[in-house]
Amino acid sequence: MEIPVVDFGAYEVGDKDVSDEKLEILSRQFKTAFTEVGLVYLKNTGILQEQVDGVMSISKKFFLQPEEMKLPFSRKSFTNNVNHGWVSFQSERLNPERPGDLKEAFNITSLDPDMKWPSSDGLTEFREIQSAFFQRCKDLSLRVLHVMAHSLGLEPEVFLNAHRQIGTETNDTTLRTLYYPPVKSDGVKEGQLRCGEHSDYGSITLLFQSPEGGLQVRTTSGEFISAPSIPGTVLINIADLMQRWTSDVFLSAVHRVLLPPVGDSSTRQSLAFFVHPDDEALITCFDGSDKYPPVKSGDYLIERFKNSYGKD
Ligand SMILES: O=C(O)CCC(=O)C(=O)O
Ligand SMILES: [Fe+2]
Repeated sequence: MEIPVVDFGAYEVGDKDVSDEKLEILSRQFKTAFTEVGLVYLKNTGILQEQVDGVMSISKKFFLQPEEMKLPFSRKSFTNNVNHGWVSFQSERLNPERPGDLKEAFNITSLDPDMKWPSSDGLTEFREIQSAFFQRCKDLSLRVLHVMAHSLGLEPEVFLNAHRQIGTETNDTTLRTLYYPPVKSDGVKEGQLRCGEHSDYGSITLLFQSPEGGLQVRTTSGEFISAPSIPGTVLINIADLMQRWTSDVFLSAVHRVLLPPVGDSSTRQSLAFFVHPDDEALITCFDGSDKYPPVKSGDYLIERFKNSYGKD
């Protein structure tokens, strides 16, 4: 099984709309990808590789600072937003059965102008670069959600209506920039990975990876296949709330990031845009089956965070 690559040029980020004919083609391609494997690589999205490189470059400057420069931005220190901010090395376990993930991250959940942003030497553009990238990802996500609704024979607005508040305090959509430092094999605990097995929590995730590799995805037959970085593309995956919403028609695949080969001291970076419905959106199985009870998006997310960060 392979993850398909789909050309999204007909509906790329920018101001043009998609023709009925192209929407039909994209819908068929999405349906196959999301029902069979749960992921698709999109090329020609309108998000350029140089924009991705720019976000990774300024993010790396943040991560390479001494710890005391990062601590003031810690996740949980922003009173108006529980998820925003810096997640320190090994403090998250995406698979709670394994030791902490060998990564650090910065979550951008709030674009509120009053938020405190990193702005020391070399980081004066941090806020502007991250915020602009957030907006591009938001634009692409809404286009993807439109095609997804069409591919299920639903009204185009069905998913969009539940994603009206992305980028505000009443929606948890997050741009997460991740940094995986070099791995020293004598410092690795048994079973520890760069990122443990998990599926994402929200509706869809957009993922951009640096070239080093390591990401694997579990297929329906239970084997892990690699999901390498393909320059110029974005990898889209279905997340758990969308699987639930579609009564398991679209699949939310388990994935992980392996350690690099022994002796390979390279770093790795990725950018994940976790799309969530608005906190108050009630997610009910689209086919009326009630296979899963209706749940509010915000409540569902709070439950899921308890498992990956401990019960704090
Ligand atoms: O770094 C990656 O490629 C994947 C990260 C990931 O799956 C996540 O943060 O949910
Ligand atoms: Fe993930």
